[in-house]
Amino acid sequence: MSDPELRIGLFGRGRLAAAIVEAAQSAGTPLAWQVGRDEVPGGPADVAIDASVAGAVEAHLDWALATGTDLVIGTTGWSMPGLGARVGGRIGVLSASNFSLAVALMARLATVLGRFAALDPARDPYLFEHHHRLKADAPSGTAKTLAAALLAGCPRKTEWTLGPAEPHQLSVGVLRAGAEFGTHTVGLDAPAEVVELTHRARSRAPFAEGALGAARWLRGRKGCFTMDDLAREVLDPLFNFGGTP
Ligand SMILES: NC(=O)C1=CN([C@@H]2O[C@H](COP(=O)(O)OP(=O)(O)OC[C@H]3O[C@@H](n4cnc5c(N)ncnc54)[C@H](O)[C@@H]3O)[C@@H](O)[C@H]2O)C=CC1
Ligand SMILES: O=C(O)C1=N[C@H](C(=O)O)C[C@H](O)C1
Repeated sequence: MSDPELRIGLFGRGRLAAAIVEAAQSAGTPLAWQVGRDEVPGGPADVAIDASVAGAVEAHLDWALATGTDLVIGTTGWSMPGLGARVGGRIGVLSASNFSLAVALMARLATVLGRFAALDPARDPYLFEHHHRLKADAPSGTAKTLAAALLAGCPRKTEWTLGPAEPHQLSVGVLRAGAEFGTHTVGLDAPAEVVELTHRARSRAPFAEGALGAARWLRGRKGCFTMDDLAREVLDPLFNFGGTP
């Protein structure tokens, strides 16, 4: 659904940003402005989307707070302790390592897979991701989100690690090659069987369309949010299997 009244600004001029520009044009709602490194936003916006680099996110948050602009952060590889206190109720901030609704679903299923692994120590969970060779961060932000979701369901696993894992660790595999838009697999290896769930993006369209959807959703909300907050309304009913309330 498009909202011609919503003015969206965009930080970034790279691959994701180009897909967002294209998606906005296709929806008939061109962006209010777009800036890259060392450029200054050329006017007001209701919501800005950050699709830049990890090192620029804090400055973009400062700008959003100073101008009272809501901010959707799609950039990965950054961390900001105290983000919630800093934002308070001043603006809305939605951080998403992945704007695809299907990945929000996968995060929930990763927790269920973790719970299933927790029932039997012979069920060994793992995570794997593949991205294009130019991606700056590893593991991907999505892999970290999925790892956290899986760990939340499996108490004997307390952290993730790249490559070989101790018994308390979740092994995460990373591949950087070619032009892959983003593939993530959560899996479980048991003595007699294997379970795998894979999300594979066929283009950057799901990220771009999800970013615009996140901007629309965030408008008028104050505080810090994630894709799970946005997805709740759609996903919660899918996890209702009947029975007593
Ligand atoms: N949340 C999601 O669904 C997705 C997130 N991403 C993330 O988005 C980020 C960007 O990815 P790509 O577009 O592939 O990278 P890219 O390298 O193609 O683009 C990065 C852009 O940021 C610009 N930039 C650098 N400093 C800046 C500054 N201070 N202000 C504004 N722009 C600045 C660069 O000039 C470049 O245009 C990455 O962190 C990536 O992981 C990518 C795809 C989907
Ligand atoms: O850099 C990318 O391309 C992507 N980055 C995001 C991530 O780090 O998870 C999302 C998607 O996988 C594509």
